[in-house]
Amino acid sequence: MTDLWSVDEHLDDVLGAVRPLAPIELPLLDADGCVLVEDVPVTAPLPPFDNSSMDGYAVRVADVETATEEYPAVLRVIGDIAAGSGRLPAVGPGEAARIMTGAPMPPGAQAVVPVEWTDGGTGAGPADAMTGRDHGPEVRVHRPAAAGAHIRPRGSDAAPGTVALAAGTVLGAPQIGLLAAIGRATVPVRPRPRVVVLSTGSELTAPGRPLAPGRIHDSNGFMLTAAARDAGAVAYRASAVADEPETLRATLDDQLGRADLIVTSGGVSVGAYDVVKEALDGRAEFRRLAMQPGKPQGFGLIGPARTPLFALPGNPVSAYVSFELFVRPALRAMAGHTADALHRPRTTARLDGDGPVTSPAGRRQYLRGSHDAVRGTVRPVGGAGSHLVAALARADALIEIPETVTEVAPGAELTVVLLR
Ligand SMILES: Nc1nc2c(c(=O)[nH]1)N[C@H]1C(S)=C(S)[C@@H](COP(=O)(O)OP(=O)(O)OC[C@H]3O[C@@H](n4cnc5c(N)ncnc54)[C@H](O)[C@@H]3O)O[C@H]1N2
Ligand code: MOO
Repeated sequence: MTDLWSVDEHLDDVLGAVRPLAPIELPLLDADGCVLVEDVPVTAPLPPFDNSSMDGYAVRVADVETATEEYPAVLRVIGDIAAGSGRLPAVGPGEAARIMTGAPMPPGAQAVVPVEWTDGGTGAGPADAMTGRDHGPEVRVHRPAAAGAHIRPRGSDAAPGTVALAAGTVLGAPQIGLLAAIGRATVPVRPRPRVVVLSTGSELTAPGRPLAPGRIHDSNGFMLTAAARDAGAVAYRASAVADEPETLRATLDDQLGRADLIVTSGGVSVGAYDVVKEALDGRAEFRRLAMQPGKPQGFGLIGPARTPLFALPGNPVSAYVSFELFVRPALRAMAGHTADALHRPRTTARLDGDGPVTSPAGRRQYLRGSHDAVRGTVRPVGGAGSHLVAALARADALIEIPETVTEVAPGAELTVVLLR
């Protein structure tokens, strides 16, 4: 019996072998979820001009200094300034300009009084909205306004010469909004890795097709493609390949050109038809890990571009757990995420359940679990069998049982990998 590799050794080897993808300039929406590779400077002030934060009237402070509802300041309305206005009337003493939220401040004005602090030009009591386009000739202002009141100064959000977003930032909706606001149409980022997922096994039939005797549906292909997308990749599922090394070799060579990373499942154990092992003999290394599920693993850098290839075990739970522990961090490293952001979050939780759980000596076990964040507990879902896809679908966590532990009693603290 050959020595087993530890989970950590395998992960170190995998992460030591993959490299971040070369950066490319992408349009903003294509860069969503990607990691920025350069600082993005602010080149023009944001907002670009002083503008109003309220619908109301642009006024001179001295004109409204003593204004009350009983003794309003009566100002001559000289015009209307909508957001986007290019021509601005100058506001002189005793004058006001109607102004809308986001509209540029006109010369001469020092503050904005919201329409609710005026009669809105109606001559009646306090207004609750601006009237239509036909404004009255004058407005009664009921309250004073300090200089700068309800004005958003030019450059107050982002000033030229500062950094809008630093290299290493992961772009999400607010960051993309900022980039658009400062006028950037494209940004240099690491692209999403392109992943091809390939199932192997002569027993596999695509979902939607009836099953002939002895056959099963290809669930790994769909599950792993979804997992790769969840990890931030652009992933495609190739049609399942039968247990013929030549066909698999040809399919892999064909897919290499369109993939930054390849994931296969099945055919890595000790069976007579372990096709991946046979097809990749000498091109990938096959190991047995001190882990359950996920004992047999293959990994290599193949083809002219030395494309990372993960040959995962065929049992569905083994394939999924292996993906989460090894492929997901590799994909995130390729996408430029930092070491602290490669893995699923982990926490500790107390084991909940009717009795103890057992684990084989010398193997790190990952049981499927249901995590209760409020109570700080985790409960096993289904058994340890690596074919149990229904239980996997009900789980939201992996319960990690260390290599040295063979039995865990309810109430014991364990590490939990959070899957959602
Ligand atoms: N004599 C031994 N037998 C096995 C060992 C061992 O050490 N000695 N290891 C077991 C472990 S652990 C695992 S894990 C599996 C790994 O086997 P393979 O990677 O070679 O996978 P297959 O034999 O092709 O399939 C295993 C199992 O999974 C089902 N499968 C495969 N692909 C898919 C798919 N795309 N969708 C759904 N289900 C799939 C397949 O039908 C088998 O039931 O080997 C153990 N055996
Ligand atoms: O290690 Mo296998 O991956 O348990 O089922």
